[in-house]
Order: sequence, then C-alpha cells, then structure tokens
Amino acid sequence: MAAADWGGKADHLAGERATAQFDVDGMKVAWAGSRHAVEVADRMACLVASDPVFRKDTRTMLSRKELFKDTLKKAAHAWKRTVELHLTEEEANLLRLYIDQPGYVDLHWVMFVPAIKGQGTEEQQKKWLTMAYKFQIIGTYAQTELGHGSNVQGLETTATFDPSTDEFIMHSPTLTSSKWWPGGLGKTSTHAVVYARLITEGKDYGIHGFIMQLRSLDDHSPLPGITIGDIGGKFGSGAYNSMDNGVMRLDHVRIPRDQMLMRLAQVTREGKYVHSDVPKQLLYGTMVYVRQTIVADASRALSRAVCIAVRYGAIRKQFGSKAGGPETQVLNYKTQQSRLFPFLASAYAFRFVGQWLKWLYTDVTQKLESKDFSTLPEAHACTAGLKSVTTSATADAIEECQKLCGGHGYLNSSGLPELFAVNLPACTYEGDNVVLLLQVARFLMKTVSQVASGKQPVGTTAYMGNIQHLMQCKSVVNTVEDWLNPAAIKEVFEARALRMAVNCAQNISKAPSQEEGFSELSPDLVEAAVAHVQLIIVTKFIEKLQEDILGHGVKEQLQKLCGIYALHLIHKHLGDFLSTGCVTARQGSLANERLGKLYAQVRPNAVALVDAFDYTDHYLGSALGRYDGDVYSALYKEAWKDPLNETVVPDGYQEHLRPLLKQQLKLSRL
Ligand SMILES: CCCCC/C=C\C/C=C\C/C=C\C/C=C\C/C=C/C(=O)SCCNC(=O)CCNC(=O)[C@H](O)C(C)(C)COP(=O)(O)OP(=O)(O)OC[C@H]1O[C@@H](n2cnc3c(N)ncnc32)[C@H](O)[C@@H]1OP(=O)(O)O
Ligand SMILES: Cc1cc2nc3c(=O)[nH]c(=O)nc-3n(C[C@H](O)[C@H](O)[C@H](O)COP(=O)(O)OP(=O)(O)OC[C@H]3O[C@@H](n4cnc5c(N)ncnc54)[C@H](O)[C@@H]3O)c2cc1C
Repeated sequence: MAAADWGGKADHLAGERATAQFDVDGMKVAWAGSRHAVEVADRMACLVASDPVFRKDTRTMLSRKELFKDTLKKAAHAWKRTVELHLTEEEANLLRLYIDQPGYVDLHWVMFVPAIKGQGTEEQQKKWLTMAYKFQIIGTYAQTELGHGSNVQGLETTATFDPSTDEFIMHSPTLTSSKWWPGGLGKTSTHAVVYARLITEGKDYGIHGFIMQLRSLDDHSPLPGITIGDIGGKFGSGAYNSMDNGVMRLDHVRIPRDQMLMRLAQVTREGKYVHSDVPKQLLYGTMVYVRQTIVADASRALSRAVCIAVRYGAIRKQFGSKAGGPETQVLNYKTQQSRLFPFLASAYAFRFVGQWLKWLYTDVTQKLESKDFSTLPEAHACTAGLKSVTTSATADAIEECQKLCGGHGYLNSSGLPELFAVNLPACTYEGDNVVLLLQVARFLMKTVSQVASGKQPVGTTAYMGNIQHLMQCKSVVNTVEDWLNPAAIKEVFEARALRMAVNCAQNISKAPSQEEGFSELSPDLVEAAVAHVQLIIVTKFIEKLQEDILGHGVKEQLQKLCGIYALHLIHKHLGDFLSTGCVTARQGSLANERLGKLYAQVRPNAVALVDAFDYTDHYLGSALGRYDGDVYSALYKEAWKDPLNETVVPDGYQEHLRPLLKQQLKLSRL
C-alpha cells in the first residue's frame, strides 16, 4: 500500500512556524556567520539534494562492500562536479559536507594536505600539494598504531637514515607498531604522511613525519614491502563503515631523504640532525587544526539531532485531557522541554564558539608565520578543550534525542542512529577526550602558578588575573530576574572555574611530587578543565550578543538561548557551584526557576529556531525531521524500502520456518 493511500492526512508544522516571534532569515545569517555564508550553503545543499548520485536513503541497508563502492562513486562524482562547475574551495568543502558520507576524501583534505602545508618546506609543498590539489595522488594521515594512539611519543615505527643511499628505511619492528586506524588507508590512499621515530647516526630523535607512496599509481597494488588492508567493520549500520580505516605494516621500505617533512627539522646528506628554531610542538600542528574543525562538526551534528527531535516533538501527540480533548504535542510536556531545549541552546553555543575558535586558529597561524609562538599553548588548550567538551556533549545529546523521539527514534529512518554512530568516534579520534582535558588541566596548573608569581594571564585565562575578587566573591543574584544579567552569570562561571583550578593546584602541591599529585588528582583536574571550557563557551556566547545582530527579534531569542545554556549548566553542575561557594542553594533554585520560564518563552519559537539551521531534507536524512512534518507517511514509505520487504514470504521460509511450523503442527495433533 502506498503511503498516500494510507488514509489520514498527515499533520504539519505551519501552525508552529506562525507562532515564531523573530525573523528566521535573520537567524539564518546569525547561525551561518554572514549572508554570503547562507547563500553559498543553500546553493551547495540544493546541488547535492537534487543530484541522484548523492541519494542516501537506502545507505543503512547496503552491505559494507556496496557502501564502500557507493562512497567511491560519490567522491568521484563530487570531484567531477567540482571541476565542471569551477567550484571555489569554500563551495567544494560544503559540497563534501552535504554529501554527508565519511570517506577517504575527508582525510585527504582535512589531514594529509594540512600536514604537508604545516610541516613541509616550500619545495615539498610545491611538489606534493600540486599533485594533491589535482587528486593525482590521494593521501592520509598515518599516525596511530595498534599499540599506541594517545601516547604519540610511544609510537614504534622507525625511519632509519641510510647515508650510503641517501634514503630512509621505513619499518614496523613489531606487531604493535602496525599503523592502525588511518582513514582511507585500508583501500584507497596512494600516499600517506607516516609518523615514525627518526634514527640517524645511531640516535633516536623521536617522532617525525614522512611522505610515503603506498600504492602503485598504475594498478593500485601496494608497493613492495608494504602490507595493507582494512581494519574491519565499525559500530552501526552505514555510518562510519563507508570509511576504509586501515592497517599497514612496513618491511624495510626505502624512501628518498627528501620525503621527510623538513620544515621543523632536517637530516643533512651526511646524516646530521638539525632542528629549526621553532617549538617542537609544531609537529602536532595538524591535530590543532583538525580539532578546531571538529568543534564546527559537533555543532552541526548536534543541531541536526535537535532539529529532528524538535520537529517530531511538535508532530507527535500522546494523551489528551480527561474530557476527551485533543491529544498533547509531546513538545508541550515540560519534561520534554527541559531535556531538549538545553540541546537547542548548546547547538547555538557550540556554533558561536566554533566561529570564534576558527578566528583564534587563524590568528595563531598568522603569528606563527612571523615567528611569534607565544599563543601556541593557549591555542592547544582551547582546541583540545573545546573539541573534548563539544563532542562529548554532542554524542550524549544525539543519544538522548533518540529517546526523545520514542520508539521511532530507534529506526534507521529517523536518521538518529547513523548520526550517533558517525559522531560518537569524535570523542576518541583526534585525541581521546579525557586525554585532551588533561592537557587543558596541565595548561591551567601552569597558569595558576604563573598568577601566583605575579604574572598577568591573557586571552581565555585573563579572568584568573582577577584572583583576589574571584576567590572570595559572593553571587549578587537575589531574584529570578537577576539570572538574566550576563555579568552575574559570567562571574559565577569564572569563580567556579578559578576555584576548582586553585583547589587542584593546592592539592597537587601537597603531593610528594608534581607528577604524583597530577596523577592522583586527575579526576578533579578533568572537572576543573571542563569548568574552564564551559566558561569559554558561555563567555563567547555573551560576547556574540554584544555584536550587531540584525533581524526582528533575533537578538532576543539568542539572549534566551544563552540564558538556557548557562543556567542549565548551573543546574547540572550545581554540586561544583555549591561546593566552591560560588552560589547558594537558594540561588541555585532561582536559576532553575528562571530556566523553566525561559523554556516556556522558547517553546513557541522552537520550530523556527531549528528552521534557522537551514538544513534540506536530504541533509537531515530523517523521516521524523522532515520540513513539512509529514512524518507518518514518510515512516510508512521508508519501511517498504527495507530489503526484507522485497518479498512477501521471506527467504529462509522453505528451509527453516515451514519445517518448524509443520513439525509443531504435527506434534500438536498427536
Ligand atoms: C555522515 C557525515 C560525516 C561527514 C563528515 C564530514 C566532514 C568531516 C570533516 C572532518 C572530520 C575530521 C576528521 C576526520 C575524522 C577522523 C580523522 C582522525 C584522525 C586522527 O585521529 S589522527 C591521530 C590523532 N591523535 C591524537 O590526537 C593523539 C593524541 N595525543 C596527543 O596529542 C599527544 O601525544 C599528547 C596527549 C598531547 C601528549 O603529548 P606528549 O608530547 O607526549 O606529552 P606532553 O608532555 O603532555 O606535551 C609536551 C608539550 O607539548 C604541548 N602540546 C601537546 N600537544 C600539543 C599541540 N597539539 N599543540 C601545541 N602544543 C602541544 C604540551 O602542552 C606540552 O607543553 P609544555 O609547555 O607543558 O611542555
Ligand atoms: C573512527 C576513527 C578514526 C580514526 N582515524 C585516524 C586517522 O585517520 N589517523 C590516525 O593516525 N589515527 C586515527 N584514529 C585513531 C585515534 O586518533 C586514536 O584512537 C585516539 O587518538 C585515541 O587513542 P587510543 O585509541 O590509543 O586510545 P587509548 O589511549 O588506548 O585510550 C584508552 C583509554 O585510556 C584512557 N587513557 C589513555 N591515556 C591516558 C592518560 N594519560 N590518562 C588517563 N587516561 C588515559 C583514555 O581516556 C581511554 O579511556 C582514528 C580513530 C577512530 C576511532
């Protein structure tokens, strides 16, 4: 039976849109960053949605092989369209984003090219990037090994210089040194930036990057000495299984000396190791760059989940009044609002902090080019911390959005299981989130000790300079309305973050050594790091509201969302705020009361607030999140696409079901 014959007319969202109290177009600009950004994104999203090659509605039903081939097809077609339409870099990136299928191209553009740009000399960039930009070679980033991921200094692959031939010998000395995980390595990449221990003149100089050709450019077979394959299926159907994450073993593979990336350090013809006068941490520069892009990915993934849950919540009805009145939209339940609206606010908060982080990264890069390395530690702490907090919150929120959509959220056709499976590994890749928070904590402990010795901190830690006030201040909040004051909100977040950091520093100083203290206190340090990162997000949201924001009612809605973001954190982490004496129990309950009022104010705007994300139905990929709200017809239609429904009587009936039924029938007649 076709969906149209189903009978009942589907509900729709027009009524919801009519209650919006702001200009949705203006909000689209605030979300995207500029009118230009809205326009380009729209154009690229429509280009993808209207091209049958980019269909993805049956993706979760494909076998791994079919899915992989489909990914190759999409990537090749995307490149063809990029060339035919002379797309700019910005347009091509958006095209890739809206295709919405992880694949080798992500690693090529997001890691291989940036690694060469950041660590290659001008000559090396000219040679390799020219080929990479034209897709004459396909590259990946091969750092992680079977035995070590987080501990980069523990990697085992060796690159031993042989002066007799002017070559490096690349080798995997143990099973655990097998490269393991790099995306695109398994079946696609022709080249990689491989991280290995540099050994010359008998001395181990630690980890460095090397460009290696892995496969023949004629027939794609692995080059001699290289064993390579895919590491196997991953969590979820469809999802990240489109990516050929790979394993690679190297057996004394020789590469020319000039394939060591030599911007930060060089090996001379004679085998002398020479380090440039730049910090060795620049070796980690590609990770800083990618962590920054992952924050933007997190806000996008979160906003997709929220868009699905809000639209569906406005359509779905359960229970009516006792008098037999109409059923209630589930979005009207206060519990639904208190679970969902903090995610809506977080999506906006992460979006704005991501825009700021992009600015910070650009600023640091410009400073590095003029040999000013002073802001590198802060850039590392900000990218590591924000990557960690935003991806963890996003993965949790997508899972909760599935529950917010009830049973239908568990269907692949809701789009939520795949969204979860694709974004969950962001908590691990580019640095495990806990490991990264410990990096932030290390930065905070250094800053606290500098403040103690009279140095004035700058940037995102400038608040620590206000230590006299923040260590003893009491929140001025006395009424529910006082929690509308951004200065009052900022003060309690600053006081909480500083007091948690100072507590940790004091406790570490009581330990026999700094190292032991850091290890013992690491759970508290992680919480202090989270408090600092949440302060950054709240602060950047407040600063965003000080900008010129055009459009009727747009700023007012953002103020409400900013309030929700901050106050829901106070509610969630009330233990921190109380134990550090930043707020009293009464102020905590006033914050909660304010939160309830903000939810009620956001409710009539909820659907319009997710419309402002400006996602096409193709990109959302959800029967529940459709723009027109025709949810039930869509679910019904999607069900029939399942391969199980290709036949009325299932395969296996003759072999397994019929004999069983017959036998049981026979037994019952005995
Ligand atoms: C269906 C839709 C899908 C659509 C998708 C569409 C688009 C996708 C687009 C993008 C997706 C993005 C990517 C693709 C997906 C996945 C790719 C994944 C790739 C990877 O995972 S690559 C491997 C990443 N690996 C890691 O991150 C390892 C983590 N470990 C580390 O970073 C480090 O080892 C460590 C934990 C930081 C420790 O370093 P180490 O040197 O051993 O020790 P320390 O003593 O702690 O540090 C020394 C010193 O250095 C400072 N430091 C550390 N890191 C950095 C840095 N990055 N930058 C600057 N400084 C750094 C540290 O602070 C210390 O400084 P001191 O002053 O204190 O000495
Ligand atoms: C989907 C996906 C794609 C990837 N793509 C790539 C790629 O393209 N290229 C590449 O090189 N790598 C890639 N990786 C690898 C990724 O970077 C690593 O998995 C990541 O850095 C984490 O390292 P690990 O797996 O060794 O985790 P481990 O470090 O083994 O972590 C295991 C547990 O130990 C904890 N832990 C570890 N160290 C500490 C510590 N010091 N203190 C406290 N707790 C600690 C962690 O918090 C975690 O809970 C990918 C991974 C995934 C999942």
